[in-house]
Amino acid sequence: MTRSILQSSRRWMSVRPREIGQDVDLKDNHTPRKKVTIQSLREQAVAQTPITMLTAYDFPTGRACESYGIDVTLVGDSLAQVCLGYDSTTRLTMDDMVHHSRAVARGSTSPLLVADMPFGSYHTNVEDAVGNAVRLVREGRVEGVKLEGGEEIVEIVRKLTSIGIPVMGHIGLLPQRHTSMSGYRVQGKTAADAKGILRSAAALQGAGAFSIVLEAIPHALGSYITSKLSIPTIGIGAGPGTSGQVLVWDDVMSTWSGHQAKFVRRFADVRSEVEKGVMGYIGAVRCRTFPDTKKESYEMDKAEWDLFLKLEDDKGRGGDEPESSE
Ligand SMILES: Nc1nc(=O)c2c([nH]1)NC[C@@H]1CN(c3ccc(C(=O)N[C@@H](CCC(=O)O)C(=O)O)cc3)CN21
Ligand SMILES: CC(C)C(=O)C(=O)O
Repeated sequence: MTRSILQSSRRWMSVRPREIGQDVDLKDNHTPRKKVTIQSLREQAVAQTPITMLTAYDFPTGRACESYGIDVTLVGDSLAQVCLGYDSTTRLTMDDMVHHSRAVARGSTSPLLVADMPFGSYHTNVEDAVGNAVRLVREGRVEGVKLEGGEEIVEIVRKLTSIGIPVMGHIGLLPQRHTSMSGYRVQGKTAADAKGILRSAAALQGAGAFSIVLEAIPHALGSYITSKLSIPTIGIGAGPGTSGQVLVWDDVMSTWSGHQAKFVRRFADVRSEVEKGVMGYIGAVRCRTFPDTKKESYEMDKAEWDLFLKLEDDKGRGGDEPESSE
């Protein structure tokens, strides 16, 4: 395929035909989507059509990524903070991740579905990493896994990719190591650190990673690493020169009320809509404008109602049906 064909067909360019029986929600009124694959992502990167990745944590958010054309849906371990109320992603368990991945998977067909391997689930040894990644694929129904780290996890990445589990790398700022890194800080700001991150990127690509997330690094370094790799890079706080971008759902929707990183842009204000909904409901119940008798309540035939009242009346005058014995 030539570059110009890839560019003109934009995101509808996956080479894989639409699968028979693919779940298409006609009500959404969108063009049926082709399955996003590792190959189509690579073609997208070559054509310089930006890859869109967004996190999802449950069925409705997974469904929205599906419906509106997200390329890669990530069940990120930010799940821990934005969805489950833990104070760090290091609290997340395999069971938490499997449970939420399954829910997202029920609403997801076309986007490539990737889950984060939770902190501790791939560090003990290669066997544990394989077992946990297999669990995410088999029980969590995801198509690939994302692992934080550089050269120190290359052996694990090589093993997972060799047995057919697609791996997405994640370098730069590593939220699972926020304590040892003394907080959530921009990485690769010195020449030596930048070299280390580039080395990690090359090592991960060499080990078979199909893509790498670059988090919170200078934009020049994001562009440079992208130009040196043959696999797509996905940036979050890595500037506009990566092959694609990823953000956390709750940052995009303004439903996250905690700290906001510099790289976040809020694209919708769902929080104010939620406030409107909850406050409106409370107000209407309290002043009895909800529910409306005609529009939001049920009718009974007049004859049946009269009969009911007559039966009640008969009972009151000593009929044979006793009241409850209590
Ligand atoms: N809501 C949310 N969004 C995220 O992007 C996110 C999570 N949660 N939870 C897991 C990790 C944590 N992440 C974070 C958290 C904080 C910064 C942050 O505040 N960084 C500073 C850098 C300051 C500097 O070193 O100069 C910033 O101000 O952007 C970055 C990434 C990314 N992930
Ligand atoms: C921020 C993205 C890349 C992530 O890893 C997460 O959501 O946990």
